[in-house]
Amino acid sequence: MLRSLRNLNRLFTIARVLARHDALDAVELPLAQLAAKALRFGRAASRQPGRPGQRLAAALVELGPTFIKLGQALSTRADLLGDEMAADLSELQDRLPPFPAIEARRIIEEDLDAPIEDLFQSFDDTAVAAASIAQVHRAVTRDGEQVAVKVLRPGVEGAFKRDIDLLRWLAEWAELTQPKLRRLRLVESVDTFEDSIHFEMDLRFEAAAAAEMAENFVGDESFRVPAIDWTRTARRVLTLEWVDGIPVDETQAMVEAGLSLDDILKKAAEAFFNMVFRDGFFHADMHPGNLFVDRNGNLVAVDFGIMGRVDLTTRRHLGQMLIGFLSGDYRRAAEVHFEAGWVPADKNVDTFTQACRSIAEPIMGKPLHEISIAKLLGQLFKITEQFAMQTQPQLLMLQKSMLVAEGVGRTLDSGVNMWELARPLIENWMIDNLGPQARVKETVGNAISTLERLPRMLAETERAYSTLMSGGIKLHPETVAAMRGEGGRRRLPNWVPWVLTAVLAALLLWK
Ligand SMILES: Nc1ncnc2c1ncn2[C@@H]1O[C@H](COP(=O)(O)OP(=O)(O)OP(=O)(O)O)[C@@H](O)[C@H]1O
Repeated sequence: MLRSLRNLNRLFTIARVLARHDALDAVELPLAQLAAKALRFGRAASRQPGRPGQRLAAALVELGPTFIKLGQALSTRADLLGDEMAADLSELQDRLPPFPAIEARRIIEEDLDAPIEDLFQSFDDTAVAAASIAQVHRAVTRDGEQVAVKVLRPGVEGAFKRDIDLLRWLAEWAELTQPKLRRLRLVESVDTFEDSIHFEMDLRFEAAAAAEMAENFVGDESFRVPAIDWTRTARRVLTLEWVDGIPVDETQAMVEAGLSLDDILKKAAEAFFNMVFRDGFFHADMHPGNLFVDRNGNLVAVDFGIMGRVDLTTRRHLGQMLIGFLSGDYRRAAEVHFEAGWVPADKNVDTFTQACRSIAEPIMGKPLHEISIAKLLGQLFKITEQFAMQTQPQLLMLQKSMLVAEGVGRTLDSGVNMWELARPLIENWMIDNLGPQARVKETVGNAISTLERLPRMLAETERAYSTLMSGGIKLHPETVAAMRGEGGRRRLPNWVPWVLTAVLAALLLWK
């Protein structure tokens, strides 16, 4: 009850802010439309300038950190919001006025348990940058090292907890009252969103991500991660080596420094595809403000708050799918979706092949430098929705990161195709990971791990058997309906009930 009242109160504030920015219309939910009308009632209809997405972005900034992050997360969902709104939200700048340096100093002293003078020789009170979750100060340590000190925004954790509770409450309510929204798995999406922000709120996680990425690139001079100062790092404070570089979009400055843009571009493409395919661990926020070029023309990345992971199986599927698209083998590109289980098996592979061709031909038919793999993936995710493809948050994140990486590539050379640059890398990776040798290695590995798991599997069978014997298993009504082929769920093949019955009978007789 208290929760409902608190959330209703916050909802009212949110509705007012959205209405002030004329952004309620952008939220395509019946309740929002109703609120829009109610709040406009009695006021002269005054229209704010800009597109609905731009007005929504302005409202989200006013609503604070959680909503800025929510807007950024939603910007990957063109499948839900449409291209224009998603593009407008992706412009959402994560910039806020800095909080006072005295607060930053207090947090540092509390978390590192030492007076600031003992930690740093000098500490610049003017923040280098301030965003919704943290701000960065420049400092020099007692040992004379130039460092960047990232400090969590005061009060951000409490505000986040309150807003997440509201979002979950809304998601539960929407799923309960709007069955057609269930496919979107709103509550689960709120959980995923909470997890990702949760990581961002503990700067030790960011430090760990930076260290992991540094390890992945050991021995590769072309891409570097600043060193972490773990002694000056805690939950709300992250200290890392200061990067003296040129932001990657300042092409004029790079040329003046005698650096080759072609070289930098090649390094950027290689680094990105190595992250995705070789390591399955990628920087998901590599905008030009977070990517520098040092005096030797090597790349240095900062900000490891948002990272993406793709497991080996997904990477293999992704690679096969891309090769399918790039070689015009749409049947293969379509089949991969079924093999990966992204599209349910009861969908028609021919129709899906046709759908793949319909989105790929207009993109792949363009001049090489205009081909965008990120756009292709974006279109693909939109179309797969019609084939009941389950949303894959990691793939959406990857698609957005690819879009940013391609943007960086085009800033360096408007005539480039990042894919062509990285293609040899991906093809080699595919040969290493999908060739006959890799298959043998994998099969042997699987066999060994099955053997290792055998005792546990037997124990589980035993447990399942005794549960059955004590009458402990009851089928959920939805499962029964699905087995009967009701409710639009996937129909199980006819032989399944017979096999199940036979197995049960065998177990009973065996006893
Ligand atoms: N080690 C560093 N050396 C030099 N500049 C840095 C360093 N770390 C961060 N910065 C600067 O501070 C800015 C903000 O840092 P960071 O991106 O880590 O914070 P953030 O709060 O996640 O911001 P955003 O989400 O907008 O990227 C960076 O874009 C960069 O310009």
